[in-house]
Amino acid sequence: MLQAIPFDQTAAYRKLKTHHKSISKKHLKELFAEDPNRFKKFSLRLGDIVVDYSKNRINGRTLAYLCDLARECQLSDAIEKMFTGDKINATENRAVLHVALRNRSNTPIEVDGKDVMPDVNEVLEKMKGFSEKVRGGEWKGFTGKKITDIVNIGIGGSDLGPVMVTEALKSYGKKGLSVHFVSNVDGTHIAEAVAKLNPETTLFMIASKTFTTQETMANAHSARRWFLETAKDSAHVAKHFVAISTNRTEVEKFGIDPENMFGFWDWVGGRYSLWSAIGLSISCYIGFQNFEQLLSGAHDMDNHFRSARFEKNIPVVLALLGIWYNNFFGADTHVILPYDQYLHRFAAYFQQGDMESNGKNVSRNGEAVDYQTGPIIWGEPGTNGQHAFYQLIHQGTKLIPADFIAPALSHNPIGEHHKMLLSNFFAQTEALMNGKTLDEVVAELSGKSPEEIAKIAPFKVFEGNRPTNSFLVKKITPRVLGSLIAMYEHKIFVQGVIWNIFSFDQWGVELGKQLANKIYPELQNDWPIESHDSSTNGLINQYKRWR
Ligand SMILES: O=P(O)(O)OC[C@H]1O[C@H](O)[C@@H](O)[C@@H](O)[C@@H]1O
Repeated sequence: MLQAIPFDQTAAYRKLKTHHKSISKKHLKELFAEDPNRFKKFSLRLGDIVVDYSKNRINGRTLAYLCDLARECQLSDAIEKMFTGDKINATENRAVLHVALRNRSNTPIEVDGKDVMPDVNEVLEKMKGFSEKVRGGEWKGFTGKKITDIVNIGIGGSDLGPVMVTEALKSYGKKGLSVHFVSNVDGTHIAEAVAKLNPETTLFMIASKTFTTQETMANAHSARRWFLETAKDSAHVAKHFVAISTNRTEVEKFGIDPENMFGFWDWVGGRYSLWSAIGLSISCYIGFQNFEQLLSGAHDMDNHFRSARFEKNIPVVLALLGIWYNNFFGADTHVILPYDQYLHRFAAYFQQGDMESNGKNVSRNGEAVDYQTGPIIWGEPGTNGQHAFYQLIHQGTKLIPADFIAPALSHNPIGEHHKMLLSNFFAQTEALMNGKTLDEVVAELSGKSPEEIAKIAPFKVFEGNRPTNSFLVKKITPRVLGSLIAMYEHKIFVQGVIWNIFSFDQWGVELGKQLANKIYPELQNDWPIESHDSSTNGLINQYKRWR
């Protein structure tokens, strides 16, 4: 179990409180004017990723105090514990080893005295063989045709990672092979997904760590029914259904041949599982070599995270900046803004990654925390967001720290598009920082009468001073993407350590599941219900009258 350090009782926290009083009065423009080396001082680089965090409301002292805070919270020790298989997911008594899944150096990592790497490598080999067969057309459907469509059925961590990555790396996708994702228990999702598919050439991947998740099992059964309407003989299921799970017994019960099961282990958290067999749809779509590149990119970030000193450690610095806004400036949310259409599910992916990990109000000691923990994560690709919600970021009353992500090179260099996109990327962080003063507004309005100027000017003033991080990458390659994902994963980990919460369980998901399981049988007949509160009864009874 990780050591419990009351984060808000550390010496560094007290120093930061005092320091915040003075620096929060400063405008970012002043900070830049004071220090011409700000970019050099406050930017980091790893491979093809440049992280510019200079447009944050910090100076050298802030960073030093924040790093002290990390030290006081024994972050180094926590990092080592994760990398060496300590059971840091204490409420489930599990190790947390997504880093082992991409441990390309293959150095042994032990859980309960057993090196996990041989098992990891064995599953990777199996994924490789399978991906090659599917891509090469060797894996045939029941009428001897090659696979043209893969449908991944899973939800949460068994869906969001593969969706996000296959979208992000679409330009690496195999022509003639499409991937589809079904997650929602709403029948519309599976109905729409299979509507245009041919059962003879469709392969279903049933992805579920537990293989008991209601949504996934319902969709899997419907998929099998749909398939058997054409195939008739259940012996054909073996050619069209594979399972990705830790639960062999349930996989067999469903009727999937264990030969067609890709395993993983309880030390892989759902929202950290795209690196495991859960990434099978990714590997089939972009090819195993590219999947390995994704793993390598993550491994690059893992090595950096484990070895770089805090001041130069990208995930650590990002985590500390998040804490700075969350706990000292009172920011409730954090927005992720990729200037890359392929990354359109990136923010959605980290909604689960971050909010399911750090949405906790009980400390590792079992006591209620009296400080803020995980932020609300949201975001959409630029420039769409600019024409939707940026107004509030620029001129609203809330402070919203923002991450801007953009590639220097586009996969689709059409005309002037990419230069236009990037000019928006560069302009927005500058505008958020500088804002627009009343003097500037008045100068812009020259020619108008003083009355007109006085009337309109207040609305055109931008305070600025809005903090941003910029991530400029060379190109969204599998390797770069792997590093970016791992970067956010470790940021979340660091924040959990400092907030002294358990980042790798998700008990909060359970209540809704339990209640839904209680109500489900009540919907089986038309009798009015009286067993709930008046609101829930009223809604259920109206539903029964209407259906
Ligand atoms: O892979 P499974 O077991 O189907 O779980 C799917 C999801 O279920 C719950 O919502 C949570 O536990 C998530 O973390 C998980 O990703």
